[in-house]
Amino acid sequence: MKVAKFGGSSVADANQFRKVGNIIKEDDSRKLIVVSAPGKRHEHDVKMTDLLIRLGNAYVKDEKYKSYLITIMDRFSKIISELKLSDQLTKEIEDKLHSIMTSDLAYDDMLNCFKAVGEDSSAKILSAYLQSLGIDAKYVNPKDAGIIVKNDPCGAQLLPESFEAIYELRQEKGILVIPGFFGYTTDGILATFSRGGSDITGSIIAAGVKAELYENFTDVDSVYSVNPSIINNPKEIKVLTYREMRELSYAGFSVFHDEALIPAFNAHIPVCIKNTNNPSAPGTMIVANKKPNSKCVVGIASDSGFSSFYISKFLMNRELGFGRKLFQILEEEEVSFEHAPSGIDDMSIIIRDSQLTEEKEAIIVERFNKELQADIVTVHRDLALIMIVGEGMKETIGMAQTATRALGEAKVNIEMINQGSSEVSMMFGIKSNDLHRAIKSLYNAFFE
Ligand SMILES: Nc1ncnc2c1ncn2[C@@H]1O[C@H](COP(=O)(O)OP(=O)(O)O)[C@@H](O)[C@H]1O
Ligand SMILES: N[C@@H](CC(=O)OP(=O)(O)O)C(=O)O
Repeated sequence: MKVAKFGGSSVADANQFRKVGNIIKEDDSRKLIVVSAPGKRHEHDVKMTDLLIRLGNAYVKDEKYKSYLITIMDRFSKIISELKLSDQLTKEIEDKLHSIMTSDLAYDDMLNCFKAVGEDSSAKILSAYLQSLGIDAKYVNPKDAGIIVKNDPCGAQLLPESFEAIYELRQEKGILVIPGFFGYTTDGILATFSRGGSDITGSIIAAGVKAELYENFTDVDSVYSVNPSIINNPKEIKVLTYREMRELSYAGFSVFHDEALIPAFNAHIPVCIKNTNNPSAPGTMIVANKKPNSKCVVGIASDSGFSSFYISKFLMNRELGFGRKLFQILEEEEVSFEHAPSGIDDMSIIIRDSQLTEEKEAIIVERFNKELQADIVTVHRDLALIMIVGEGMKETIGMAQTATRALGEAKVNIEMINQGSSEVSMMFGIKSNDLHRAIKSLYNAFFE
């Protein structure tokens, strides 16, 4: 039994739905299907989820929202009519949006309900389309599938008891089409995962039903060794370990959500990234172990939008409780950190920009100065992180040298290096402006 998840690009329009139908027809073992909301049809298009967020925000703030509603409904009704499905489906989606508007839900819960309409409608459309092809298929709501979550502003978290209920889906006849991206709390409140979270639903379902394979269909033939928008035609990756993929996804390989690896990894389910537009391509396999390879670097990921606090204090290393007090300040200010490389007398705390408003920054700097009695506290904005990833990197001599030489040749100043804790990656902090130059030079050094 396989679980197949189709991302936004795979359900962007009626033609993409037809390709999905063919892929499902082609293999009887594809029993559980997870879908995203319609994604971008071209570079400048807007994802359905973003349209729904705009609609939700405008509605709850009492601003003009009708134009968003029209755009959303036009898009769904075009897909539905081109697939020659009943108008009743369009009405059902519109009614759903109106029922959210007239509900007495709290602001955040209402916004989650709006966001979920994208995947919910995709699943309804796909199941109706499969039925129209004579396939025994049905829509299954995540609540009925057993996806029970804890709500969290940064994205819902699955409760482990869900797996038992999900396992029961094995008994169901025919193909089950489940919307990705959301679950329900024990109180029955709808909660969404973080952005890109339909990958998480797919992985949860695959782990729950103990699938033989979790296929993740997207719009590229494989995971590439670097983001294809930075390097033209980069090398394809055939096999990756869970650990490698998690590090790469975390650091910017948006093709697969980093949190989506955990359920599959814990349940030992292999994952295959495949292309809806070219399903015969073998794709990239993500597995627990792979044969050692002399070229141990598999990928170079990067992401911008980071800032760092630099804190220096003479004899920091001897001051009992310094780290605790520092992290307590961050916790009290509700700021989570990404990395914290440290030296004898200094420490850098890397934070995502989304966590750090200018107001927050000023408060934290003041508290670090006052409560930690720091000698120096500075803030560095516009940072980008680069993660060089590969099993066996730690045991291979010369990795750091190759990377630093490549960055040096590209005249990129290294703001921070972190190789300590992860066995499979090495991280560099640089200025965002230098990012493309740095990646090109690193790619040449490790792959050309
Ligand atoms: N290293 C990488 N390998 C492949 N694709 C990548 C990589 N890094 C970023 N991407 C981007 O990820 C996109 C696919 O992910 P996403 O847009 O989330 O797809 P979906 O619509 O299927 O959810 C690709 O089109 C590509 O631009
Ligand atoms: N539609 C949601 C969830 C998702 O996974 O989408 P996609 O498969 O297009 O990345 C989002 O845009 O965040």
